[in-house]
Amino acid sequence: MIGLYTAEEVRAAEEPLLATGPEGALMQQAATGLATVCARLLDDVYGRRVVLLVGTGNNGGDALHAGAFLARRGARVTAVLLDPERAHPAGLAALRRAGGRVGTGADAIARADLVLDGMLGIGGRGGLRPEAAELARAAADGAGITIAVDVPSGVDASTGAVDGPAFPAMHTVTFGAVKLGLVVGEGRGYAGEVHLVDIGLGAHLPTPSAWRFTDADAAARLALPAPDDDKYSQGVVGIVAGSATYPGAGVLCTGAALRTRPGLVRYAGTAAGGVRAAWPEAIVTEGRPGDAGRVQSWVVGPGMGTDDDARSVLAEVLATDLPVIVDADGLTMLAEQQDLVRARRAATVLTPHDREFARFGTEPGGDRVAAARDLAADLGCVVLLKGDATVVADADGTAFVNGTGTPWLATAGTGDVLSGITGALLATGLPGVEAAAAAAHLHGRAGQLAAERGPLIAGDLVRRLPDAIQRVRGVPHSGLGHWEA
Ligand SMILES: NC(=O)C1=CN([C@@H]2O[C@H](COP(=O)(O)OP(=O)(O)OC[C@H]3O[C@@H](n4cnc5c(N)ncnc54)[C@H](O)[C@@H]3O)[C@@H](O)[C@H]2O)[C@@H](O)CC1
Ligand SMILES: [K+]
Repeated sequence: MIGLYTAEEVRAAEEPLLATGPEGALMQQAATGLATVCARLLDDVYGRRVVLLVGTGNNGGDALHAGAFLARRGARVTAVLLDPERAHPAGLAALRRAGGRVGTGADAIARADLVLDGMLGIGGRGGLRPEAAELARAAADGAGITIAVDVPSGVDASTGAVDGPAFPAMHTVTFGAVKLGLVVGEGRGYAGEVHLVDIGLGAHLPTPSAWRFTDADAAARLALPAPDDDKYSQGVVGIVAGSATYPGAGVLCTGAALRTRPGLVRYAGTAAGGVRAAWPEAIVTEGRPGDAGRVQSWVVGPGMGTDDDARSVLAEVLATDLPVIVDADGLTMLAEQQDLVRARRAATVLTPHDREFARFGTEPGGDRVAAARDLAADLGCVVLLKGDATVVADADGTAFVNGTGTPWLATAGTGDVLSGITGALLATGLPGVEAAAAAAHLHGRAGQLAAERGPLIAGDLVRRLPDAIQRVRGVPHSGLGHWEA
C-alpha cells in the first residue's frame, strides 16, 4: 500500500532530520531531485527558457536551487519573486551565481518552456493572493510545461481542498512522502502526474492518514478458487436491483458479481425476467430477498425504486446479519431512515456520489476524506464516496483513496457495476472497508481497459472484468494495454 500523508505528518518527520543534518542539506536533496525531473521532462536543457515563481518560504528556496542547477546546464532561468525582500537568500544567491536572473511576470511566462511553481508549499494557508493568482493564470495560458514544487500553490496539501485559483500543474514533484491533497478532491486535478523524490524521511514517517491500493494489494484480496472449493464455499451473493420497467441495473449488477467470481449469484426482484435472459448462470426469483435462498452478502438499491415495496425490501435486507452494500435508490431511502444502518452489527457499505451523500445531512465539501470518515463514524459503517478519486472510509477512521479509473467512467450504469463487484468481494468474507477499496481499484482498472477501445458503456466494464482481474494479479495476457503502477 502507498501511504498518503498530511502536511503536519511530513513536517513532524522532517524535524529530526533538520535538527541533526547539516544546514540546507534536506533542501539540496529536494532541489536536486526536482531539477532532475525537470531536466528529464525538458529533454534538452541547454538554451531552454525556465521561469521560477518564487514565494517567501522554503518552497521558493527549492525552486531557486533547482533553477540554479538548470542554469548551470545552460538553461536561461528567470526568477519572478513575489516578495523580493523575503525570497530565500541562499537559493537566490545560488541562482545568481549560476547565471540566473530576476525578472517580472506574465511576458516571461508566456515565452517559457517550463514554469516552476515555488510560490507556496506545505506552509501555504488559504487561497492565492491576487498577484500569485495572476501568475498561475499566466502559466495556464502559456505553452510551457508547468511543474509544481511539492504541491501546486493554492491546493491544501493535507486535504486537496482548493479555495479560489490554484497553479495548474502538469506534473508535481513532491518530497519525502505523497501528500494526501495531491491525490484526492480538487487538488488531484491541479497536481497532474505526481513524482516522489526520496529525501530520507522513511523511518521518521508516522502511520499515514490514508492509503492507496496497488494492484498487488487488490490482488491479495481476490480469493482464488482452491481445489476443494465448491460453488457455495466461494461466496454466494444476493442481488436486489432493477425493476420490471428498468431491468438494466439488475442485469449490470448481477453480471458484475458473476464476473468478479463468487461461486454463486442469486437475484431477487421484479427485474427477474431481464436478469434471467441476460445471465443464465444466476439463480433468479421474482420474490422477496427471503425467497432467494442462502447468501453470504447482499447488494441492495440500484434501480429498485423508492416505493413502499422497495422500502420494505430494503428493511428486510438490512435486518439480516449479513454484510450488505447499499447504493442508489437504497441510499435515497436509507437517508430517511438512518437507524436501519446504526442498528446493524454486520458490515454495511454505502456507496454514495456527492448528491446522495448530501442526503445524509452534509455536503462532502473540500475535505472529502474527512467527510467520508465523519459519516462512516456517525453511522458505524463503511462509506465509499464516489468521485474522480473515490474515497473509502471506515468507522474507525481507516481511509483509502482510489488511484485507478478514467473520466470515461462517468456514464450511466457504472455505479451498478461497482455495487456488484463490492457485493461479490463481501461474500468472500473480506472486511467491508477492504472489499470496498479493492472493488473501487478493480472497477477503475476495468474502466481503463475498456477505455482503451474508445468510449465505454457500463456493459464493457462487466466484459473486461476478467481481464482486469488477471492484469491486477500480474498474469500476462497478450493484447492487453499497458498502464503505469
Ligand atoms: N523544512 C525543510 O527544510 C524542507 C522544506 N522543503 C520545502 O519547504 C516547503 C515548506 O516550506 P515553508 O514552511 O517555508 O512553507 P512555504 O514555502 O509553503 O511558504 C510559507 C510562507 O508563505 C507564507 N504564506 C502562507 N500562506 C500564504 C498565502 N496564502 N499567500 C501568501 N503567502 C502565504 C507564509 O507566511 C510563509 O512565509 C515544502 O513544501 C518544501 O517545498 C523541502 O525543501 C524539503 C526540506
Ligand atoms: K508550490
